Parts: sequence; C-alpha cells; structure tokens
Amino acid sequence: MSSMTAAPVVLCFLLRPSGASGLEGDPALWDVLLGLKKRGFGQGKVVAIGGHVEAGETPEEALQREVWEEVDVVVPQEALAKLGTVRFVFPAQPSWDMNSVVYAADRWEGEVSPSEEISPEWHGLDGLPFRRMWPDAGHWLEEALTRAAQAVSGGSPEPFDVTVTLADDNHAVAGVEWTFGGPCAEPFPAA
Ligand SMILES: Nc1[nH]c(=O)nc2c1ncn2[C@H]1C[C@H](O)[C@@H](COP(=O)(O)OP(=O)(O)OP(=O)(O)O)O1
Repeated sequence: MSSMTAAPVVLCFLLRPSGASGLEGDPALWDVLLGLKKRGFGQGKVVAIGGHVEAGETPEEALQREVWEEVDVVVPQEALAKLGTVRFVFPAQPSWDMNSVVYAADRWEGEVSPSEEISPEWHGLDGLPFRRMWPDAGHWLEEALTRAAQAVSGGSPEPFDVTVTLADDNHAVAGVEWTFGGPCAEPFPAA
C-alpha cells in the first residue's frame, strides 16, 4: 500500500552511449549516471539522481532543479521521457514514504560535475553497483533502466508502477509489487 502522505520525488536517469556494439534497444549499449550520496538521506549509498518536488513546482521543474543542483547540468524538458513510478514505503517510519516519478533523458547541457550532495558516477547498464546501493535497487532498477534504454532509443515502453516496501530496519526489502501498462498517473497532486 502506498501512503497518502508520501513525499513527492522525481528520479532522473541520464543515459549516454556506452561504446559497446549490439542491437538497438540493448541495455548494454548505455551507461547511466548515478551518484554517491555525500550527505543526508541515504548518505554513503549510490543512488539515482533526483529529489523532492517543492511546493509550486511541476515534477519536470523539480527534476531540472535537482539535476542542476546535484550534477550541474540542465536537461531540456523536451528531452525527458516519463517511464513510470516507484513508491518507497517505510512501514516502520511512514514519514520517510516517497512517491517517485521516474524519467530518462539522453541529452543535457553542460558537463556533469560533483556537488556537495552528490559525487556522480557512470555505470554500464550491465554492471550496476548494487552492493553500494539501497538493497531494494536490486529489485527494480534494472527493469526501470531497460525501459529507460528503450525510451531513449525511440521506443515507447509500457509505463511501470512499482511499490517497494522496506523491512522494519528501514533498509532491507520486505516486498516488491509491479504493475505495468497503467496510465503513468502522477502519484501526487499537481502543483
Ligand atoms: N528505498 C530507497 N531506494 C532507493 O534506491 N532510493 C530511495 C529509497 N528511498 C528514497 N530514495 C531516494 C528517492 C529520493 O531521490 C531520495 C531522497 O533523498 P533526499 O531526501 O536527499 O532528497 P533531496 O535531494 O530532495 O534532498 P534535499 O535537497 O536535502 O531536500 O532518496
């Protein structure tokens, strides 16, 4: 179950060609930008780029601000492909619940560089750093990135909605539930 009070969040997967050869749409053709979180929530873990949607922002505006604050590049709105939603549910700490809208893009302006919050890292989609991530990433990230690779290759992957329920230690995974092909609705009210 996702909570009505979950904080709205956006996640952005920036993809660049990996230099590998293969068929179009093959995830091995892409690297994704992740980041080592240097402070705050999730400190010390490798995470997706993104963060909270602030009052009065659209998800796309929040994404542009967060990507700029965290890794110093500007993603044009027209480059964004909306992929689906990830709901993080912390039954032992409901104030941490977050509903994320997930986007991908393969174009941006500027050079990726570190900030006080994030040390950026590129990883091949066939070599993701799961041991350094939230344990739940092993349950949803690969699927989401396969769809990200399809979207930036000109495909139209079915939207996904995954609910990740954390265990009572707020770290291990208690459950993961997927649905596909829904309307990719905003998981939170419009600004
Ligand atoms: N279980 C989980 N697994 C995961 O992979 N990412 C998670 C997660 N639970 C939360 N996140 C991500 C979603 C979101 O991008 C991020 C929230 O981090 P922050 O609170 O640092 O957000 P902000 O970047 O908005 O921070 P501030 O700018 O300090 O408000 O953590």
